[in-house]
Amino acid sequence: MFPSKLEQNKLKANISASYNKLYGEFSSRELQEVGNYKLLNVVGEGSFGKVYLASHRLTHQKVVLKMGSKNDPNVVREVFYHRQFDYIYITKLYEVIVTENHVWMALEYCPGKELYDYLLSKKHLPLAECARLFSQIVGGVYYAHSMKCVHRDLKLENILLDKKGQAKLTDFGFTRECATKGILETVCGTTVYMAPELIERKPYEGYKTDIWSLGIILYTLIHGSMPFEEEDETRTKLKIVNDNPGYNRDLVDNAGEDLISILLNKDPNQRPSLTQVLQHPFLQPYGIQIFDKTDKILKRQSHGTKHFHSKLERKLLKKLKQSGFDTQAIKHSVNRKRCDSLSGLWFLLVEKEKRCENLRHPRRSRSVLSVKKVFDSATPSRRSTEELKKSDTFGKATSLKRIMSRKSDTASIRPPSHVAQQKGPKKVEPLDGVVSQTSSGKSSKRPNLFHKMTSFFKSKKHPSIAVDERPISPNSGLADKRKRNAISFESRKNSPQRSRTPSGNNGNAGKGDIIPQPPANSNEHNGFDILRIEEPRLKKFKSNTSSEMSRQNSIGNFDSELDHKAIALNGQSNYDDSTNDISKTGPVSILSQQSEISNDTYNSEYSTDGNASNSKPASSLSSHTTRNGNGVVLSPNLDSVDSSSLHSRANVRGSMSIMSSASSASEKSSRTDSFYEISTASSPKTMDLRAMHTYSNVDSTVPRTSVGSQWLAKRGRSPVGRRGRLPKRNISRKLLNKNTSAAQSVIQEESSFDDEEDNVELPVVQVEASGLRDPVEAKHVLPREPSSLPGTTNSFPETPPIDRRPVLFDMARSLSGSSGVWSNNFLEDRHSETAVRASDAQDEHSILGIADDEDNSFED
Ligand SMILES: Nc1ncnc2c1ncn2[C@@H]1O[C@H](COP(=O)(O)OP(=O)(O)OP(=O)(O)O)[C@@H](O)[C@H]1O
Repeated sequence: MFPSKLEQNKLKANISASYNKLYGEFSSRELQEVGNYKLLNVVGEGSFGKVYLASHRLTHQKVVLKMGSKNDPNVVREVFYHRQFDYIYITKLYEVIVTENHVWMALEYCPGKELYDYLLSKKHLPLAECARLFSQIVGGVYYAHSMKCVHRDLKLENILLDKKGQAKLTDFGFTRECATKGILETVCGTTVYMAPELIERKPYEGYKTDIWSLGIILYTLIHGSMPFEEEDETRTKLKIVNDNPGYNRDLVDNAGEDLISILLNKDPNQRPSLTQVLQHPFLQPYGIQIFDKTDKILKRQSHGTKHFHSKLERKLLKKLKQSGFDTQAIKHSVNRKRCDSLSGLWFLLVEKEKRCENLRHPRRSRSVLSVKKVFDSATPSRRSTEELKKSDTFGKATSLKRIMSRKSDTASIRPPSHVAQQKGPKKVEPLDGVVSQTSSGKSSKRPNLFHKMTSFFKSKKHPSIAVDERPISPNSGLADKRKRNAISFESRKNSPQRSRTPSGNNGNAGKGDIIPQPPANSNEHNGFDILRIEEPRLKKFKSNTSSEMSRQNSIGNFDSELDHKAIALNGQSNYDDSTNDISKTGPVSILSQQSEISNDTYNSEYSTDGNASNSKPASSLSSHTTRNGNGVVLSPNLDSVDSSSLHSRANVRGSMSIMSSASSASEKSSRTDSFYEISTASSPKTMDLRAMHTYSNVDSTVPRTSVGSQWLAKRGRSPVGRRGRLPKRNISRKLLNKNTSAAQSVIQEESSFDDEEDNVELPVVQVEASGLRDPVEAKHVLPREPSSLPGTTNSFPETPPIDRRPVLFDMARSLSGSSGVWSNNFLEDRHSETAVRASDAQDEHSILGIADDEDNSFED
């Protein structure tokens, strides 16, 4: 029967509503989904675009989606290297989605954000926490170095904190491999983290510059300020080259100072290897643990026993098979590091399974933790006694006998005696962030279980001690984010150091302070803190542009002629300086437009063909008069720090990465490399930049972002963004006939192996097993010769003399077919090594005692 008029109208309305809804979705400017991911909210902003928190539709796992331009070689570089890494202290890249214009990276979500922000909120970190976090950072770098990759932009902003508070290395946009080239020329990184040899525009060993940056990071974590940092960038550079850092003896102990000083050795050859760093007393016990675990992981990965071997993974694979999934395809994707939807699904499923497993079978350590948590909350400052009485958990889990019989976490990771012997504020309590401030402003151990219990019972007796209501002024909620970041908890009685507050009035509330109202009966031990807002000491470096690098050229070499040339050429180019808009021309045109600038400024400095250098020698640095102007960063506020000490005048600032146009011909030639393949929506050809553009052999000096510093300014993300530095990032592929490194690990060149049978498992990393030491032995032998270990190429102190004759490097390179040559030779090497290895693999596997169900991850 034909529907009535009313029904017809209803139907019409329904159809048009759903049509409009669909149309609305299509035409919506707001992205809601990318691939299998549902966008939830923005968690950050990268140089190119927003960074989203997203949820995987099938597994409901949270990831971060970072967008990049498809035309940006840096993005290709980042993906290419990042996907090779599978390590606990490096953010995991699950999947890469290529759309028409963009590349989306699905990354492990690190809710702790950047280490920079964390440090900012803490002012400076207790030594124990520094040791823990720094060991993890070094672990990440050690892993990358063992894979023959250098990061080249290590800084606080590129270290994220995951939900467990573990440090994770990220942002591999400047990374390059060093398997084919030991000595690099391209100046890249962030000025304040740059090694002197980079500042001086000397050819440099990538590993060693990373080690320097680690020294800067450690110094900054401990001091809350940077070792070499001035208002003027030129002065900063002068300091880096000429000065030694100053140490605040209230904050750093002997071991810490020793480690910083060897990391920040001006002579790159005198810097320690990462093996030595991890074994340094300051980092114990974390360093050794991480070293051992990392070596295990590297060995396992080198044998291709990385995936599908654990019990959990096998079970999961079986389930997927039963559900009709093509498990062969999944295996293929994962083993080839394709970073496509299949491998993304796999990794996220594995993570989900692991989490479920942990929930089903909590480890013993977890129960200890939960007991600890109860007692944490039993401390008066956290929960009221009434709440605790009601707490079921407390009633069930904390019989005195049981608790006292448990070994506390603290005991299990007691610092070495040398650390324990330190006096006062240098005492180390190696639990995560557990060093509290006493009323004297000094770090002190957080109370152990016994103390917590005592204070709990005390608080029952004298409930007035419970200071649940921290005296925060009513306007504290209105404090803007900057100030909130700068909130520091200070003890009631300020220490001499802490009394140097911005107001400098020794306890009187200064401008911006929240007026403290300590309870009358508070005492030193009840954990009462005064919430104080100060002018932040830490400052993010505002954008430092690559054009500035060009204009400033090498430190001490402000050649006005070059400067003018660069500016003139900038004027010629289509690049609109005033608007920072390069979108009209795109990176390719910029590249070609900028070629002369590059040649004039950087390339001649140390090009591999031996051109005369434009740069003045390093020795001129000390006598050079500095110049204001380009790259000037506003002076940080220097309140709350001791003006007499060198270090306290410096402040951490957000830092902008730079890649100079100083590429040598060899690095430039790498633009023609064609080994990138991202197997997702786009064909490899789409990603093959050579197919899209013919790059000139030059680097750009296009500014990446505008200059101008503000307190807590986020790194500049001008419209230029990454694209500004886009043309500056090049990589070199070059075959070295001899490999001086003890470790033989190299990055997998996927294109070289793509045609092989699925079941032929070539190791992703090849690590010379003989070079690896017995992990047990490691615990007893300190320090150890590093040269035989992975990641210790040319390592201190047995660094083989570096052949700096540039012409040799050129000889091995074919500009047109470099990647082919590289791949072929490399392939041969690999085949021969694989053959030898195959016979040893089984033995080594059993020697290592790698359990089948062991996974790669580990917890500290
Ligand atoms: N895995 C992650 N988990 C949580 N937040 C993240 C993650 N990755 C990035 N972010 C957030 O996004 C911001 C920008 O990311 P990121 O620095 O990697 O972008 P970028 O384009 O590389 O920027 P830049 O080139 O300036 O370093 C970070 O500051 C951080 O807050």
